[in-house]
Amino acid sequence: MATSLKSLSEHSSKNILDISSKKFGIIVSEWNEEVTEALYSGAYETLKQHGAKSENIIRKNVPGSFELTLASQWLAQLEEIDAVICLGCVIQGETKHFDFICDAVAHGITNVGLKYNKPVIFGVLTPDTQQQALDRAGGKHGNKGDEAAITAIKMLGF
Ligand SMILES: Nc1c(NC[C@H](O)[C@H](O)[C@H](O)CO)[nH]c(=O)[nH]c1=O
Ligand SMILES: CC(=O)[C@@H](O)COP(=O)(O)O
Repeated sequence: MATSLKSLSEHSSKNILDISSKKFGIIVSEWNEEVTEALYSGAYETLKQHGAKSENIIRKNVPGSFELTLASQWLAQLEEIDAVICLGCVIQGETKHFDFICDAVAHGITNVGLKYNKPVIFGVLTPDTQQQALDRAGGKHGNKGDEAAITAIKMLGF
C-alpha cells in the first residue's frame, strides 16, 4: 500500500511490549537536516510515549545515509543496545548516486540486523522531491520516524 494511502503515524498500541528497560540507539543522518531532525523527533517521542526512558535512548549523528550502515554496526555490536533505528533522507538528484546510496543502506543495515540478531530499523526516506520528504516527516502522510520507532518496539516483542 502506498504511503499516500495510509499515515505513517497510525498504529495500534494493542499488546505493545513494556519497553521501560529497553535501550535504543538512534542514528541520524545530517544530510537533509530539516527532514531528519523531524524524523528523530517523531521516533524519540514515540519511544517515550510507549514507556522508553530518555536515558535509554542513545542518539548518534552521521554525515549521510551511506554512513548509517557502519554506525548501526557500531551500536548493534554493543550488548546493552536492544534495537537500532536508522534515520535518513536520500533525495533523488541528477545522477545515479541516489540508487547506489539507497541500495547500499537498505542491504547494509539488513545485514547488520542479521549479523547481530537484533532489530536494525530502516527509517530512511527515499523521495524524488523535498516536498515528498516533508510530507513523510511530520506532514500530511505522518512521520516515518514514528513508524520506525513502532517497528523497533514490535520487533522486540516478537
Ligand atoms: N545526496 C544525499 C546523501 N549523500 C551523501 C552520502 O550519504 C554519503 O555521506 C557520501 O556519499 C559519503 O560517503 N546522503 C543523504 O543522506 N541524502 C542525500 O540526499
Ligand atoms: C542522493 C544524492 O547523493 C544526490 O542528492 C546527489 O545529487 P546528484 O545526483 O545530482 O549529484
